[in-house]
Amino acid sequence: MDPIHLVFMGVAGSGKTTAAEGLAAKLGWPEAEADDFHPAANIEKMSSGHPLTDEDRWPWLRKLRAWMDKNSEQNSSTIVTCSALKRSYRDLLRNGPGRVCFVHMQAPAEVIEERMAKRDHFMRPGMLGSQFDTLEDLEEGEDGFTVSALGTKEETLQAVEDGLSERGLI
Ligand SMILES: Nc1ncnc2c1ncn2[C@@H]1O[C@H](COP(=O)(O)OP(=O)(O)O)[C@@H](O)[C@H]1O
Ligand SMILES: O=C(O)[C@H](O)[C@@H](O)[C@H](O)[C@H](O)COP(=O)(O)O
Repeated sequence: MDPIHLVFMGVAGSGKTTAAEGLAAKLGWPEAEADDFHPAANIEKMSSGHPLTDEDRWPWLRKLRAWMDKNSEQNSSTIVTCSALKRSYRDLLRNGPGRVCFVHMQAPAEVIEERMAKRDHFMRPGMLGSQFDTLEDLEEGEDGFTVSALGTKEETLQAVEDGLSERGLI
């Protein structure tokens, strides 16, 4: 079987990392956190409250896709955490060997804002507006599905697993 790359997408604070880590612990697939692929300049920009532009994002996304390619070459499936807010960003991540399935983590802005306020992260709640403005939901024909991250972490992980097993991916 072709390797599968499961990409947890969604706005900052939507629960991507939490669900991805939970799933990686169960499946044992290598995991990449897109935050770790940013150059220092991007982190500084976001930390100072400025959203990234497409120009900031392209090299970052290409680097992440290169990591997926390397794993595909070794026939290794992966779990990736990346906001992948626009269709064009997802098209870039999809463009390579292996199946790429997106899991869109969704919750209302108020819930995410509250969760973000409690965590220590360079993306402060003030960035959420621009994240939602940029977000383009999964479109018809894109490989992927949406999961509500409104429940507990356990319920959310279960919903992810159900979605993946319905699609024969795990
Ligand atoms: N289902 C959930 N219920 C409650 N809190 C959650 C849930 N999922 C994530 N969180 C919390 O919300 C915050 C953001 O989650 P995180 O996984 O870091 O999101 P992202 O990777 O999308 O930025 C973290 O503090 C995390 O512990
Ligand atoms: O998990 C998160 O909190 C987000 O992913 C956050 O780290 C940020 O959104 C991206 O790293 C930057 O890229 P975008 O501005 O495209 O989300």
